[in-house]
Amino acid sequence: MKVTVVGAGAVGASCAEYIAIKNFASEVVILDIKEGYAEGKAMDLMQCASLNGFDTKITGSTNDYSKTANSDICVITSGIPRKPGMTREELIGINAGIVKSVSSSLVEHSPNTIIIVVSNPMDTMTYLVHKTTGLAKHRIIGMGGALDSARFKYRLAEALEAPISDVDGMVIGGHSDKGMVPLTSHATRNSIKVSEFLSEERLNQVAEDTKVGGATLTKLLGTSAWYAPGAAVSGLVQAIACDQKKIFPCSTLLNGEYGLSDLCIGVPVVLGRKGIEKIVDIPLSDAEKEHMKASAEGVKKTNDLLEL
Ligand SMILES: NC(=O)c1ccc[n+]([C@@H]2O[C@H](COP(=O)([O-])OP(=O)(O)OC[C@H]3O[C@@H](n4cnc5c(N)ncnc54)[C@H](O)[C@@H]3O)[C@@H](O)[C@H]2O)c1
Ligand SMILES: O=C(O)C[C@H](O)C(=O)O
Repeated sequence: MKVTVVGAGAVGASCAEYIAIKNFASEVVILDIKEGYAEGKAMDLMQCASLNGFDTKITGSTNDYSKTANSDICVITSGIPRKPGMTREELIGINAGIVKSVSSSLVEHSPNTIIIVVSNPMDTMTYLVHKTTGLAKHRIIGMGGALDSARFKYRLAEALEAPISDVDGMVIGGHSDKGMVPLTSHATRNSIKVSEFLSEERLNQVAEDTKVGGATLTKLLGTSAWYAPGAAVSGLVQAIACDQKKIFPCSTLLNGEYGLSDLCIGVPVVLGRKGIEKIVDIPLSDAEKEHMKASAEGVKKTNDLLEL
């Protein structure tokens, strides 16, 4: 199993580290445009191998895509992150050009790959990868919902004063401050609906804190987060590599599902060796349906800014 990670920055390096530590991939190639940077990160990570007990071979490349040839999975993290006070959508001007050229170079060398898009604004970048590469739709996956759901569970556990392992919940919709749809009606504590434990007001607060999870961290860190994003990407990569058939909310091209078409947005999907093996339709409350519709309108507005 060969995995390429484009972008050796905060998220790319964290994701490569988690993939290596989980020890399911034979090879990880990290590629960056900055001279020597990916090689340096790869060497530093390889020097963790004996300490952390993994055998994954990690190599770095300065923009040489021949080293990525025949990758089973490619992760795109290249692009600029936001600064405090910015929205993810404001990154489109720079990141669209980067994602476009990176995705075509990847597919040129790995025509049968599965691509996981991380660069922001993620839903629009995932749509752009469809338009650029023409890969089958089940091979292009946007990562946002897995991270947002982890943040939702963190906030739920905090409100419930419960261990995170006791809590389950999912966030669908666009990966943006306003577009996320935390499914509070489906969230549970050990199979009991969380509404049994929390007032509507407290649940609304959990949802609002979840939606601004990325912005909260960006304000604290001065740039956007990387540990949980890296862990979330490694979870998707592992589900594909190990054919786990796990359900994650991922951004995928919709064709009528959830009443939406011609956009990529987060919905629950089954991930296995073929990539997105099924889009799972779940019943939404009227309020959640309304939020999903508004979220889709927001994503489409950002897609309209693309020069296709
Ligand atoms: N989808 C998500 O949930 C999620 C989570 C976190 C971050 N992000 C996004 O991921 C992106 C990366 O964030 P980061 O914190 O790692 O940023 P970073 O600045 O630490 O790293 C980005 C790296 O991309 C490289 N790069 C730029 N152009 C390139 C090109 N053409 N080819 C190869 N490499 C190139 C840079 O040299 C840099 O090393 C941002 O757009 C950020 O908003 C998304
Ligand atoms: O918040 C950001 O800009 C980065 C990422 O999308 C996140 O949610 O951490």
